[in-house]
Amino acid sequence: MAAEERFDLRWGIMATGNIAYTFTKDLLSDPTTRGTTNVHHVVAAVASSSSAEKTRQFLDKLNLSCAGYSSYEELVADSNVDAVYVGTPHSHHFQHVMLALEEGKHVLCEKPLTVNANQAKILCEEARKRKLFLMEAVWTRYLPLTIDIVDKIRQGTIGEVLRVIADTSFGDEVEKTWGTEHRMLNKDLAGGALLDLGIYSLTWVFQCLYHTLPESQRKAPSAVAAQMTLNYLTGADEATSILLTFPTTTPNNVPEWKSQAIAMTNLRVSTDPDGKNTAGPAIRIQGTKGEIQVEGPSFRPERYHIISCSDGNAQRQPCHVEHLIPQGDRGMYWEADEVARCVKAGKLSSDGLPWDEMIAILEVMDEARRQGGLAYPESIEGTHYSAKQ
Ligand SMILES: NC(=O)C1=CN([C@@H]2O[C@H](COP(=O)(O)OP(=O)(O)OC[C@H]3O[C@@H](n4cnc5c(N)ncnc54)[C@H](OP(=O)(O)O)[C@@H]3O)[C@@H](O)[C@H]2O)C=CC1
Ligand SMILES: O=C1OC[C@@H](O)[C@H](O)[C@H]1O
Repeated sequence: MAAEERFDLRWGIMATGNIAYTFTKDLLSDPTTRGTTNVHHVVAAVASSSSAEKTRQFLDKLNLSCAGYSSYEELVADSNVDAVYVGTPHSHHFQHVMLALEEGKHVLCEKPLTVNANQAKILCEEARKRKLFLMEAVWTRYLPLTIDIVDKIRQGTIGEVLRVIADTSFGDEVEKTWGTEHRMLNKDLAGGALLDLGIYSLTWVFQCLYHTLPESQRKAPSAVAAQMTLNYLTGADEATSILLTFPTTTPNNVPEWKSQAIAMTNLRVSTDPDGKNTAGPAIRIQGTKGEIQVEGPSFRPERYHIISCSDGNAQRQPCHVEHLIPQGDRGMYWEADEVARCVKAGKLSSDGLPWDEMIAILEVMDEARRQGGLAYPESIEGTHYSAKQ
């Protein structure tokens, strides 16, 4: 059989901040070292909106000699760019993704895709209309370990999943670590623990109770109850807990069961205070035949255990996934590989995170913010696109 032809995706990097650097560094890693042979990544251009000097420093740090711009407009106009990676603050995702789509570029945008579900719906519609690929960069979904867990749930390894508990909490001295200006708690950048970290807890909840079902059976939660603690200085949430109920379709059509979930995030207490997982798993996926326990951090887990229960006996088995993330890499190339494969195949969305699921998660976050009293400025929440922002 002839080998599949390699596809090169040419990336434009929008922003030169912390995660744009990490993502680009991962892009430059040789795909064959992780067993990826059918796609390859080319960094074609980088742009900073603030200065040409920042772009130059970014390129120098990564030893890159591609095009460098001092505006996002120039980046999206570059005909050598196929796909744009958006690494700007939450507040600007709607505007920046639209800018790229309008110029005919495929887009991978950092999480959350937008501040609210309405903005996301508009972007998806735009991508659909223009036949462009669009994906929220929830990289966790594309890690081999995550895919392995989702497969195990689908195979029924722990039976019917009836409860998921997921935590993504940092345990920081908030005033010192984040202050009031950093994007983590700055309302003008749509900061807050929920949009920044809670999205990972919700990702696990949805992966287990929604994504694992056949498409026709996926249903949004029937109940959402949330509590938020708003930071006394900025008003963004520093802690959020959400209880969710999902309708569950049982295999034998017995009257409908319900699954419950708790998604948590907290900046002042930690999922893993000693960094050794002594406090227990970040994620517990509890089924009728056993439980999967995932060690944190939830966004980049490296180990999990399966506890199988039968006839009153429980067995704990550690699970190891080959690959995983070579030393020094972050592991963001798995999501980049997915983008390249999808673009190659002419797909508009990734099966790993279909648009309807992404929107359902954003709707839960909208509802949690409504209940918790967290609204961002209208200029950020709005759906008016202005090319100049
Ligand atoms: N997947 C993951 O693991 C992570 C994801 N993230 C996500 O990435 C995004 C960016 O986070 P991060 O890189 O940490 O943030 P940074 O503040 O480090 O970088 C953001 C960059 O966005 C650009 N930018 C454009 N407009 C603005 C503006 N008005 N204010 C500030 N910056 C602006 C700037 O780049 P320039 O001046 O070059 O234009 C800036 O450097 C967020 O969506 C966050 O949730 C963050 C951390 C980890
Ligand atoms: O997305 C994220 O994942 C990793 C965290 O360190 C970071 O703060 C967050 O934005």
